[in-house]
Amino acid sequence: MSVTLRGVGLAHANGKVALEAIDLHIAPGERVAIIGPSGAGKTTLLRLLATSLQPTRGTLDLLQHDPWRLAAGQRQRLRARIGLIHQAPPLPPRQRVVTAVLAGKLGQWPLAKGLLNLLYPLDASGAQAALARLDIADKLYQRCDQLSGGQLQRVGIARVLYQAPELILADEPVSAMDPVLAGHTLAVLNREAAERGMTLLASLHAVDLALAHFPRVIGIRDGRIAFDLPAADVQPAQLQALYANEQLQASPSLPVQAQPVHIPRC
Ligand SMILES: Nc1ncnc2c1ncn2[C@@H]1O[C@H](COP(=O)(O)OP(=O)(O)OP(=O)(O)O)[C@@H](O)[C@H]1O
Repeated sequence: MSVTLRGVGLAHANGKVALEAIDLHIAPGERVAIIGPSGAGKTTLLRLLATSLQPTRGTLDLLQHDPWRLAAGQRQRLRARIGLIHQAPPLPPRQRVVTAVLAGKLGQWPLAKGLLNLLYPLDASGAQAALARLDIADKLYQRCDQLSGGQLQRVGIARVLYQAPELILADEPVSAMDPVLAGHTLAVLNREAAERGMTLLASLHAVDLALAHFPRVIGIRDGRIAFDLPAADVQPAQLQALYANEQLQASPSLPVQAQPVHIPRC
C-alpha cells in the first residue's frame, strides 16, 4: 500500500499546529522508522495515516484513495486494511490473549462471526501461530491483565500479524521491552513485513534500533521533516541537530556512577 502526503498540515482541536506542510511518499513494502524528539509530531503523523485525524491542509493518499473523500463505510473498509500497533495496546483487561489476537480480523469478518469469536475463539491455532512468532505462544489462554507491559506489546504485535494488513503503523511498539527483547521483536516485525510485502512505519525513541532495523529513517522536528534518508546515510550531526533541546536547564546533573547493566525479561 503506498502512502503519499502532499503539503499536509494538521492543527489539533485546540489550535496547536502539530504538522506543517509534510511531503512524503512511501512505496508499497517499504519499512520506515520515524524518529524525533518528544512533541515533534510522530504520533500525530501516525494517527493521521490511520485516518483517526483529518489533515487541516494538503492531501493524503492511502491506497490510491483520499480517505476523507470516501463515504464512511468505504473509509471503514480502508481502515480494515491498516494494522495499528500501540505503545499501550488498548486490550480489555479481562480478555484472554487468544481473543485479543483474533480481534485483529474483526474489521474483515462479518459482524456475526466477530461476535461469536468473542464467546468462542474461532481460530485458536491461528492466534497461537501469531503469538509463537513473538515467542509468547504459552500465553494463549492467559488474561491480558496478567501480562507485563512488554508482553502486552508483543500481544499487540501478534494481533497485527494475525490481521495481515497491507500497512502497519506502529507507535513506539517496543518501548516497554528490555533492549535485547526490543531488538529481537523489531527484527521479527521487519522480517514478517518484508516476507509478506507489508508496508511498515514505526515511530521509535531508540535511535540505535531505528538505524539497525529499518532501511529508511525519517527525522521529524517541530512538525516538519528534518531529514529522510537511507539508514546508512544518517550522520551523527543530523541526529544531534534533531534532538538538540535548548529548553533543558543548562546546569549539569550529578554524574551518574556506572552501574552493571541488568536486563529484566518480561
Ligand atoms: N489531542 C491533542 N490536542 C492538542 N495538542 C496535541 C494533541 N495531541 C498532541 N498534541 C500536541 O501536538 C504536538 C505533537 O504531539 P505528538 O504526540 O504527535 O508528538 P510525538 O512526537 O509523538 O511526541 P512523543 O515522542 O513525546 O510521544 C505536541 O506539541 C503535542 O503537545
